[in-house]
Amino acid sequence: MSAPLIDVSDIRHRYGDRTVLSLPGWTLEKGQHSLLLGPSGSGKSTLLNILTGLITPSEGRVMVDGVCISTLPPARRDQARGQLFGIVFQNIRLISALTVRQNLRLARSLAKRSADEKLLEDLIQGLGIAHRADAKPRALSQGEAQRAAIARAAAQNAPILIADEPTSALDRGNAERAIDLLMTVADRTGATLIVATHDDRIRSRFSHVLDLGDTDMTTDPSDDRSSGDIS
Ligand SMILES: Nc1ncnc2c1ncn2[C@@H]1O[C@H](COP(=O)(O)OP(=O)(O)OP(=O)(O)O)[C@@H](O)[C@H]1O
Repeated sequence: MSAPLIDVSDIRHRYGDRTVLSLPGWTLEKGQHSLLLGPSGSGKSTLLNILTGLITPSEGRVMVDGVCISTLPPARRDQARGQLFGIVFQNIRLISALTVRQNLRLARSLAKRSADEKLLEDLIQGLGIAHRADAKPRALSQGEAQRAAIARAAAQNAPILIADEPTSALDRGNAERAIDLLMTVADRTGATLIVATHDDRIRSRFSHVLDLGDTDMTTDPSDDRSSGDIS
């Protein structure tokens, strides 16, 4: 059997003497979809930042596609992040001076992928934003901007697609649609999908859930209670 795409072992993260994340183990296979669930402050962003190499865990190891990202030199780490992860940010972050299509092209080129107008067109069509492809972000509705952000992350063709709180501002119907889109796009590119959220409404959509809310954090770093309920 091949190694998991993501392999987290025994990580803890502390800010000062306060442990905010303690996770004995978490693995994700290629193409698997996972929900990272937990209330505000439970450590979701901390875990995503560790996964993507933006912060180094106080203890433990994270392997992504066979690479221990936190031990790479900074320039290699940035490059690995761009190639391994497509990220849909909560606050969308499209570049306002560029059209939707230009945003997708730029994301692809920053991820060092060769130009692929056909893939971009497929994503634009598939996400229902063809009529807005040449519009600037400020002219988009919230829903269109969100779909453009999903298209941009998918345009990178990264093996891992991360969405940070993609549904928190949406009603139930639109939340379901956003999850459908993310799953469809991830399946189309063969990507592993990680959705981080406090939105319990979408729990049933995922067979693999890492619940950071079942955690009782400790300020004692020597305490080795495990946390993170994987169902
Ligand atoms: N740079 C930092 N310095 C000190 N404490 C921090 C720092 N970043 C986060 N924390 C604390 O760590 C805990 C986990 O924060 P984190 O942002 O990972 O949670 P979260 O689950 O993503 O929350 P939210 O859903 O509100 O974004 C929180 O108590 C937070 O206040």
